[in-house]
Amino acid sequence: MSEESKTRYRIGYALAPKKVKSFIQPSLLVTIILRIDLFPIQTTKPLIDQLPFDCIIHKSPDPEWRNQLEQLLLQKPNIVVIDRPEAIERLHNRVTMLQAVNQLEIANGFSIGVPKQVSVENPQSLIGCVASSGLRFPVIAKPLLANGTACSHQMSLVFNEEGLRGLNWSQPFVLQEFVNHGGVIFKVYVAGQHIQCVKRKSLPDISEVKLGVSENSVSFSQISNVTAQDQSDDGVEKLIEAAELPPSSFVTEVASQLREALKLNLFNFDMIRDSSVEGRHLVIDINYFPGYAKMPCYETILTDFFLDIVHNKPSVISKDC
Ligand SMILES: O=P(O)(O)O[C@@H]1[C@@H](OP(=O)(O)O)[C@H](OP(=O)(O)O)[C@H](O)[C@H](OP(=O)(O)O)[C@H]1OP(=O)(O)O
Ligand SMILES: Nc1ncnc2c1ncn2[C@@H]1O[C@H](COP(=O)(O)OP(=O)(O)O)[C@@H](O)[C@H]1O
Ligand SMILES: [Mg+2]
Ligand SMILES: [Mg+2]
Repeated sequence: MSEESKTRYRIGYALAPKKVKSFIQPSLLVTIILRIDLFPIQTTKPLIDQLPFDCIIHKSPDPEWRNQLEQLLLQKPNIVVIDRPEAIERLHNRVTMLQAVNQLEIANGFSIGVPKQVSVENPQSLIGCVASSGLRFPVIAKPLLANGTACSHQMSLVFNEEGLRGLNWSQPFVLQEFVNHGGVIFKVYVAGQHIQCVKRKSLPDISEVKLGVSENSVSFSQISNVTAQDQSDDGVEKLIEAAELPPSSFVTEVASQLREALKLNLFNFDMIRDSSVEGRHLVIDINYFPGYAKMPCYETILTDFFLDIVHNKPSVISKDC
């Protein structure tokens, strides 16, 4: 029997309880039910005993999970796991996550890159580090580790050397140049070959005047994690509405090349338009298995993606990471 003519498929998922709640919504189950059954994997029990699955999807904070998965991949190298643990691992570090962006080759008058950034292992070595690394204030201090904890989203916008001195962080972090971009970010969701770009709230632009009179630093966390409809601030809502999305051909090109370079199927990336260089866009963050339910038409997009996987469509990246 060919994979296409098989009527039902089993997909196993290993997700944190919060993720199960946000991702496996009744509206997804209704859409998926005709062809696919979704089964929770018990990360505390041997994975091998819970087979068979046509595919496994996962984002589990359980440290035992990665071991389990690697064992299974050794014993059954042909099992379809979306995505490979070593490919996901690259996104847990804010330096390695952005390395792939510099390999992308985009034509047609647009360009893609990342903001200048430097990694700081030891906060003692901070002073003078901005000037010596060629960075310019303001900068954003971001925890190096992007492992899904609340801490890993805790950031500081630093306006001057005094602000750097006040940082007092004990963990390694990166200092990334803040780039004016009109106060709106583009979040590009990728599920295999399916791509959706949405607009979200961001930090407002900082003028030279504001830089001169501002406080030394400001802390913030998950600024973009509010949809346009939820915005209580009318001005922000209007700003988001007025912002023009980048051309879809450009977004598709960046997303497809990034998917190949990262060898991942399920991720999103945050992209900003550099206000000072025509056509220049910068990727500032890449997240594994993000909050897909906030993406328009998530139910049909994810169902189509799961069907691509179980039908063994070559467009799905599943091996040779
Ligand atoms: O929970 P949500 O829906 O806000 O999704 C979070 C993402 O929001 P987004 O879809 O980009 O708006 C969020 O994206 P940002 O880092 O805020 O850009 C992360 O992907 C987050 O996962 P983690 O904490 O980094 O492991 C995601 O959290 P988890 O659901 O994976 O815990
Ligand atoms: N280099 C930058 N220039 C301007 N704004 C930025 C930059 N980096 C991050 N931001 C803003 O800070 C927010 C959080 O940073 P991000 O790297 O996406 O962290 P997180 O992983 O917590 O989402 C972004 O959504 C954007 O609004
Ligand atoms: Mg982000
Ligand atoms: Mg992130």
